[in-house]
Amino acid sequence: MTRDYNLKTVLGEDKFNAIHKSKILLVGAGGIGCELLKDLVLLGFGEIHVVDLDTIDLSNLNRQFLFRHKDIKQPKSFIAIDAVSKFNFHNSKLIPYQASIFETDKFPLSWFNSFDLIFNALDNAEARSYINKIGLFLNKNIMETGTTGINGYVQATIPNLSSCYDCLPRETPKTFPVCTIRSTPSQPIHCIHWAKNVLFNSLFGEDDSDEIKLTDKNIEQLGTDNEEEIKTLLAENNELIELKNSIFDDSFVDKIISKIFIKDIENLLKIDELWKLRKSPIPIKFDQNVQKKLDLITQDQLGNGQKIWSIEENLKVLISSTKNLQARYSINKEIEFDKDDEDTLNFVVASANIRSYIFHIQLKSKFDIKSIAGNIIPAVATTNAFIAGFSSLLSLKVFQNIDAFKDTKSIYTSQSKERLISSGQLSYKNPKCASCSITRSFINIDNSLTVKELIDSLIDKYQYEEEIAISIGSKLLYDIDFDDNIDKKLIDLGITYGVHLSINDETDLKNNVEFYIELNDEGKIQLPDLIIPDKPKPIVEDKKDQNEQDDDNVEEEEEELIIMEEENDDDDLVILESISSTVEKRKNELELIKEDAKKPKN
Ligand SMILES: Nc1ncnc2c1ncn2[C@@H]1O[C@H](COP(=O)(O)OP(=O)(O)OP(=O)(O)O)[C@@H](O)[C@H]1O
Ligand SMILES: [Zn+2]
Repeated sequence: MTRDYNLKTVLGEDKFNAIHKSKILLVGAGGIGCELLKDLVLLGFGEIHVVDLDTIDLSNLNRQFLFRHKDIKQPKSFIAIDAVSKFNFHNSKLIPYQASIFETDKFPLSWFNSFDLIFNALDNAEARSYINKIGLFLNKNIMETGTTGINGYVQATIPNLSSCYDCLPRETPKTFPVCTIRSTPSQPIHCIHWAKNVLFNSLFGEDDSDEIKLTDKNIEQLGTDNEEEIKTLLAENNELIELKNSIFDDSFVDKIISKIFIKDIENLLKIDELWKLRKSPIPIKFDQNVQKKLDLITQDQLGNGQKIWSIEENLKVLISSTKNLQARYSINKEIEFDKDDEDTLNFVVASANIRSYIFHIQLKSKFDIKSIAGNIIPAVATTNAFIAGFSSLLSLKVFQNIDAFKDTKSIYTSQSKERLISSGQLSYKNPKCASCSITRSFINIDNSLTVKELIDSLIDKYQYEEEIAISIGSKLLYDIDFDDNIDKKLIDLGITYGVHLSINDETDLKNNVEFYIELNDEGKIQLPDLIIPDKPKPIVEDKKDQNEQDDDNVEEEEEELIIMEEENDDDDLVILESISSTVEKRKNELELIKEDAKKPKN
């Protein structure tokens, strides 16, 4: 029996051969990428290109199973390919690149176009969104994946049909009202945030960060209208800036303690209003007796990071880490917080805990504060393995399938009590999505030509009225009221290979278009034959009717989902669970899209 026998039996001879002849791209060779590469090689994809910009770190080894200790500092993509070569039973051609996927000279549009399918195994929204747009420019399917701890997802994007990576708004990092952070913390996270973003940055970091630039011009950011509190916070902030001026003094750390943990707290206590319903803070004591206790604390006593330090132990660590940071500051000037930099971490842990102590908040271990301050959710190898497995299996349904939208599912893993894995039909694209609601194509231009020559060609080719605007991202290059650049060369405005150039019809008749710029040096502007659809008209309907109608749609979708799940009982992908949370998720997605659709248009 050959090695191909089982695969041929499962996939069928035709699909097996098609896969064997195909060429695919894997972006990212980290946690998900290592698992996925192993799966893709075992499935026998013909040619697999792997791009990763990074080298291997010690901290990768616990889950990026293709790497060994000897590989530290080596490029991930090369080592990953080396490792899977040992079980490359179907003789896939394996090609590694150590580069960022944004590098347009290495990865031009034509290069992306040569792949049958793209797999994302990335860890950041920017790169995912970039690949998403490439898929939309080229009408190429993308298998998108992501994990955080035990939560993970696989979602295929079928361009211009299913929802794309940018269709749903992404979660923004959690923020806290400035007054909670600065005067009335009530949770450990408030004190950790303060220690890292306010105190550490004011004393050692970049002093133009928004969080420490409190002036009477931006007091509305404080989130309080208590005049006394505002006055106190502004004074406190100015003193903090002054404190930094004594960074080279021997008494610097004493000044920190007496200002931050005593005087500032005494000032806050004077604002009665704040403490009517809250337990008032208690400034720490820092005298000879305390100092004597600190002298007795040994390094061993501080433990390995799991121990919750006493107030004296926190003070001891604050003093020693401040002294180290002072010495480093004299050489480096700015110091950035880094969870793996012991001095910066110790300073933040100790000052956060001392503040917690003052405000009667639970103290935390160094290990816990490191996770919170470094925004770390530990990666779970099993989630990566699950998600990579599903991505490779689902790709078989997406690959060369014109009904991929209908035949494919999204898969989620979560910590739900009922079930760990759930699935749902792909959702339709969001008609308001800034990435997939517009028309996309590519143009080939000589960028030594002028803006005027480009505008004239566009108007002529696509029958625009005179009023069009061109921009790159949020940077406007030209519109009828802003023609300063009209005679400038395109190259001088940053129009180079790979730039995404937006064309907006200011008369609002034609849909917006985004062009991927390709270059020639023959003085030509080559515009594709493109029928630019009309801009969708805003639907003005009775609000109540619209809401009722939308609710009906959600119910219909739920019913449809239930039917699909039942019909798929004998599917080759068996999902062991009920469907309530998927429906909930889909319902949330639809709610978000509905909310967005209700927003007034420009
Ligand atoms: N623009 C990019 N081009 C190429 N590869 C990228 C790009 N952005 C991120 N990556 C790669 O995607 C991979 C994502 O893997 P993963 O989420 O496991 O991150 P990691 O950096 O390996 O781990 P951790 O962040 O937990 O230390 C990384 O190897 C990273 O180098
Ligand atoms: Zn979209």
